[in-house]
Amino acid sequence: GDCAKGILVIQELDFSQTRYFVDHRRVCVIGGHGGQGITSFHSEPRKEFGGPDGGNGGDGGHVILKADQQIKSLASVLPLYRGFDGERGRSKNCYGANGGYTYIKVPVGTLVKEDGKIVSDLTQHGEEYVAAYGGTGGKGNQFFLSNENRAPMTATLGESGQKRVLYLELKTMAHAGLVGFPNAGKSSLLRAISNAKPAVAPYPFTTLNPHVGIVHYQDYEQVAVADVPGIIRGAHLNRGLGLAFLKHIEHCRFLLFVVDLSVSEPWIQLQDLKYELEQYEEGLSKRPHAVIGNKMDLPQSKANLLLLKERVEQRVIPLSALTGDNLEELLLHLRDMYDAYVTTEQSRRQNPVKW
Ligand SMILES: Nc1nc2c(ncn2[C@@H]2O[C@H](COP(=O)(O)OP(=O)(O)OP(=O)(O)O)[C@@H](O)[C@H]2O)c(=O)[nH]1
Ligand SMILES: [Mg+2]
Repeated sequence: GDCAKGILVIQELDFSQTRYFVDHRRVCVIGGHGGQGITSFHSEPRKEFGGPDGGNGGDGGHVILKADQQIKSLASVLPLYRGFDGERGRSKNCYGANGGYTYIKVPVGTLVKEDGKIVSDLTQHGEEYVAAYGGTGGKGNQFFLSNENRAPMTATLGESGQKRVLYLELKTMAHAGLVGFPNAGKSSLLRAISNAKPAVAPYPFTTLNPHVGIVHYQDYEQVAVADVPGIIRGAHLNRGLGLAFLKHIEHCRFLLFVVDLSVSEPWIQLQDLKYELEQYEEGLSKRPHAVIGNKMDLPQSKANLLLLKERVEQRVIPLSALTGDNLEELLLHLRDMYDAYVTTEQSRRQNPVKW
């Protein structure tokens, strides 16, 4: 019931490395170098000549991407990973140890791309993708022993590891995305409903990076809401902060359009926002969404709200991020949208994204 949906506590995610959410990264991965094989001959006291006993080098370690539910953003991924080298072989037919694997933990839902093509899609907790294979170890001279050659001097070097440049992209950045023009009050709203503390200021483009805040409900469900930088007319042509942010929006499961009701003809804002989304990706403006009429505390807003309601089909939630008025309605509706998302995913036999 509604009681269970009451809002308990609210907190901001702590991304230890950065204050903001990172949903794409370029990463260079190099597998470990194979260890070198060696040339050596068996020696024992009083025995002048023994057979070849130079061992093989160990294989270089792989660099492996691993999906981990605990990881929520790509912020902790470094630009370069080099795998562990294999050890060189030793005498007495001792093989060098293989290099251990290097794991890069990434969030569930990470797409891996190379030259613009998708090479992997890590959708399950624990799923792995070998990003760079380690090089094979070299052969020691015992390997070259044959009837023709009883005393081979040859040993080979290890191979170098695979080297690749990959682009990681997070498919889901949050459940809900706040979409609106600069100054509409998106960051103020995120501050009001979560403990996230994105900067708020009376000028456009205050927010330059997305922030994610978590809304906790009493039954322990958590809904992640992203504050995306403002978009403007022509964003799909890369104006303003442009395309990068339309991409963030693409990665949200449902949208909250934030309209500034103190501005005349607020429905134009809504039309423009939907137009930009649609130009960027067909169907994006039709994702499940709600319309939020913000700044209800300002004098012109009441009249504008009535006009807006006449002109849009979907429900409009009037509120004030500043005074906190009517946030409850938004939070309950947010939960309804989240529940609908979970049900849809389950009916498609998909795992809904949990925070
Ligand atoms: N009166 C009033 N002012 C508000 C309300 N919400 C936000 N503001 C003010 O509007 C201005 C912009 O708010 P922000 O939250 O920074 O807006 P934003 O949409 O995040 O802006 P960008 O990050 O630039 O896209 C600030 O001066 C806020 O104090 C509200 O409900 N009422
Ligand atoms: Mg902002």
